[in-house]
Amino acid sequence: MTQFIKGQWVAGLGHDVTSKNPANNEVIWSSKTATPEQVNAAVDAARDAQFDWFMLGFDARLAIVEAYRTQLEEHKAEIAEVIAQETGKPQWETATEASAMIGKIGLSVAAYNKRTGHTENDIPAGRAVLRHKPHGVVAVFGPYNFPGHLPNGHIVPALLAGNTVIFKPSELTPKVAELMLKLWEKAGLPAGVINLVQGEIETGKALAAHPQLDGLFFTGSSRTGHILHQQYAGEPGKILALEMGGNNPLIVKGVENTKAAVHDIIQSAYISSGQRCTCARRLYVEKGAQGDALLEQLASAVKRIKVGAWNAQPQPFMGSMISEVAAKGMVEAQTNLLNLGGESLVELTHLEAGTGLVSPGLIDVTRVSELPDEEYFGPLLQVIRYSDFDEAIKLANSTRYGLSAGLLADSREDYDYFLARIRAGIVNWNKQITGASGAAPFGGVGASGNHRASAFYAADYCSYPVSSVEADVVSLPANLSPGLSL
Ligand SMILES: NC(=O)C1=CN([C@@H]2O[C@H](COP(=O)(O)OP(=O)(O)OC[C@H]3O[C@@H](n4cnc5c(N)ncnc54)[C@H](O)[C@@H]3O)[C@@H](O)[C@H]2O)C=CC1
Ligand SMILES: O=C(O)CCC(=O)N[C@@H](CCC(=O)O)C(=O)O
Repeated sequence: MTQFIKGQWVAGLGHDVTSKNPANNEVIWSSKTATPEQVNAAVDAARDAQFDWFMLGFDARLAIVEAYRTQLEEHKAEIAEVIAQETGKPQWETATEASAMIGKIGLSVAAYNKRTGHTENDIPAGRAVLRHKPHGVVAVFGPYNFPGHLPNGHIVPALLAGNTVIFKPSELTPKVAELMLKLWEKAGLPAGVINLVQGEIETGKALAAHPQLDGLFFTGSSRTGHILHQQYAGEPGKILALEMGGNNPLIVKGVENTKAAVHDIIQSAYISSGQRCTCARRLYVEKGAQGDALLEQLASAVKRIKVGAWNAQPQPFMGSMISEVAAKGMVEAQTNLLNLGGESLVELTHLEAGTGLVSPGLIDVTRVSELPDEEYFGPLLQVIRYSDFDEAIKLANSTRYGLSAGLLADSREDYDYFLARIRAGIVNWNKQITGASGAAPFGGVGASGNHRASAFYAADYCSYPVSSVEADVVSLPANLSPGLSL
């Protein structure tokens, strides 16, 4: 029983699917997908539950969301373990994902109150009131790289605002989704308030196309996000929030502490085996001896990064990629860049057939004249040597994406110059460009998003404002308008 519809666990009626531990290919979950009819049933259930959920009021909704937080706390170790098993990420890292899921509750409540909520102001003979109402029934689409934290980042604010949800997780991480729903069930969420439909693209398509949705909150690839954007063209009444990928630049300029710079570069490019939308993909290093020395230090550190299974002891820095297919895709991306004129500094290799284990790669693509503006979603960092800062910024901006960007430089002046010119939603200085805070908005421009930033600003797309001018009784104004007599 792997679909959760109207408060009941039911079997999928579609075709067989499995989820595998990508570090050893062991099947850890199997089921059948939800059919389009089951997707319809899930949307109907969400619609039936929505008004009552909204009318419960914020405090009652919050009590259930708080009960979910308690469940997350009590099952934190299990959540971290299931995420690690299903994604291949090491346990030290999935423990931080489980903590982020817990932290999301408090942050979402703060955001609800700050960004939406309820305000009143006195006006002559009455008051102006601002309230927010939920959109209604919304679909949440999740990616595989943060299968708990990122869907949670849409679901929690959506529920707090009074929406009901149909959750379609990544087909690569169904077991994490199932565990999340079991915890919501234990928290006492009324039937129909969240529904889970598991499956592949067909399930996603059936859900996204459902006419009864009031909104769709998506975190995933730019390719799928663009398809959804086209699909929602001509539907101004529906809210579409797209959190997509990036081809993120990191520039190094005039850094004294090169060891610290190497650390920030590694944390930016290789954490989660490069499977974060915020990961640095392109590294800009000044031409000359200083740049050569930095690259030498970086290459040496990259070669020493430990890669291993999610539960290996001692823990590796990088776990497995999500699948063997993803690992092979990275080898292919590297071959493509080499064929275009790239020069390998550290070769990315597929470590073990049948698994997603790859070693990190570093490639100098300075001589590639037509560098593909692609997000290679894995641990392969492209190096580009530059002559002056303006050139570096111009190259950094030459992407259709605009999610994250960073500068490692000891001069504040350089940072101000960079900040004014770089085009991205997350811009960091002397800090890694991954690991964004949930207390800040999170989103990108260009092909990275549609100006519906998530994290702290998720509250914004979970409700719409209702402005009212109100008085307790009907009364005549002190002065009638000219030309009126009653
Ligand atoms: N900006 C952000 O906040 C983040 C963006 N990402 C991006 O997500 C990507 C990795 O995640 P994936 O799971 O591979 O993304 P994906 O786009 O392949 O899948 C995301 C979801 O969409 C569904 N889907 C795929 N095609 C569909 C279609 N035609 N119609 C309806 N649904 C469809 C999938 O089944 C899945 O549930 C990377 O590109 C990464 O940069 C990941 C995390 C955060
Ligand atoms: O949503 C939040 O609370 C903050 C955003 C966040 O956690 N970003 C992470 C993951 C992004 C990704 O999936 O690739 C990050 O910046 O590393």
